[in-house]
Amino acid sequence: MLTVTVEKLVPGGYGLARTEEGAVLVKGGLPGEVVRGQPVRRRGALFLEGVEVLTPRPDRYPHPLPPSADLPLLYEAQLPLKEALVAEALERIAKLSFPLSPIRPSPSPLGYRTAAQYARHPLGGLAYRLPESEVLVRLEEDPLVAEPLKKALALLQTWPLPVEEVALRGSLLTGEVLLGLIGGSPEVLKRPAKALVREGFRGVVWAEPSPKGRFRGRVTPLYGERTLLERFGPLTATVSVESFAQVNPPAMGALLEEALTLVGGGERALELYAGSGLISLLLAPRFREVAAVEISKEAVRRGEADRKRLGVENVRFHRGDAKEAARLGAFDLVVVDPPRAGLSPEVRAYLLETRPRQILYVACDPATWARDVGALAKGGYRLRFAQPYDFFPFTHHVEVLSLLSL
Ligand SMILES: C[S@@+](CC[C@H](N)C(=O)[O-])C[C@H]1O[C@@H](n2cnc3c(N)ncnc32)[C@H](O)[C@@H]1O
Repeated sequence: MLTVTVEKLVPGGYGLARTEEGAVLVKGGLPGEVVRGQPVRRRGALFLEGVEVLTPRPDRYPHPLPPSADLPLLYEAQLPLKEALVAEALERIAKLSFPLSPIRPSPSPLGYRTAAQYARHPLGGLAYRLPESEVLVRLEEDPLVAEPLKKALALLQTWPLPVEEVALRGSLLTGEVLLGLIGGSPEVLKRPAKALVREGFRGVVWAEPSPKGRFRGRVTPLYGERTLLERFGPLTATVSVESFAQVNPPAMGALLEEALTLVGGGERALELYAGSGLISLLLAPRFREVAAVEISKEAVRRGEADRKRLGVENVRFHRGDAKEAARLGAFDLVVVDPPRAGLSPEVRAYLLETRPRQILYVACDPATWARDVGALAKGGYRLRFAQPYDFFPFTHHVEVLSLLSL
């Protein structure tokens, strides 16, 4: 057993402590806490497992939270840790010293999530799956989910559905909820789906479990609607249970409003990793043409539906891989909002070759963001603005809104 003092929070949500054998990564210990656990070497790094906190921080959050909540501190204490995570990634990885704008807190620290997934417990009801494990913990309630999901959860707890997992997507705008049933048989689930829509769900889809991820296999609508309308600050857009949409719409709305103050206008704008193209639709009045590239068919379908509903004529969706952006030529502004892996080498090369005047980079992983910002800075771009946003209170996750220009 090893006893250490956690020094700081690092990307991935680990606490970092130093020992004579080098740095050790701790899950479950917060900066300032003395913890004890079993040191294990994995993938070339030292981890502490089976962690027991010997001296808890006085500002630890005193109420129950789901296992995914790896930052269980009073809300105000979470924000400086997240800010430091972004500042340090920029210094250590991008080798840039830049004054970050102060972190924007989430409009609601609790009850903010409009999407969630749970496993079915074999003894009935719903359960959390412990991170990186198969262990299930019975779900009593989830204080992180928004009001429409709370009601849906209470209802689902009492339904003996023959599935592996359920996924929920709610709307704060309409109060409605969509349900995804993962696993089991779509034929058997048709009747319960109809009954669940009668009980108040707006629609139910079935998805085949896939090793590639949720909703990456076959998806079949069972009953009711497939999308809901949600508000993201200046825009209303469709969301579904099957493809990506931000889970904290008011926080995303604040980011979108700020993003619009950062970018100019011009002839051509491109959004890569566009989802349903929220930013493209907002940029449409400022550019002659806007191209939005997204890999998910379902997200592109929603984007097209939103474009038509909003009467936007100059946004074109391209379903495909961002790494093929070179086919679309050069743009005045390129917006990127990639998954945690950050930009692919091809996208970095594309940006450095075609040299858009402005790059708006929305990031959900500070480490890969810093890597990409460092590469763009070496290629002649300057970081002009960077602000962390808290979309995920009580977790280590942090978004960054940033602008680079030549
Ligand atoms: C963080 S989300 C951002 C979506 C959008 N900006 C929003 O806020 O709703 C990343 C998006 O990138 C898409 N994506 C992932 N890999 C991609 C790739 N190689 N090429 C294009 N899109 C990709 C995902 O399907 C997802 O919609």
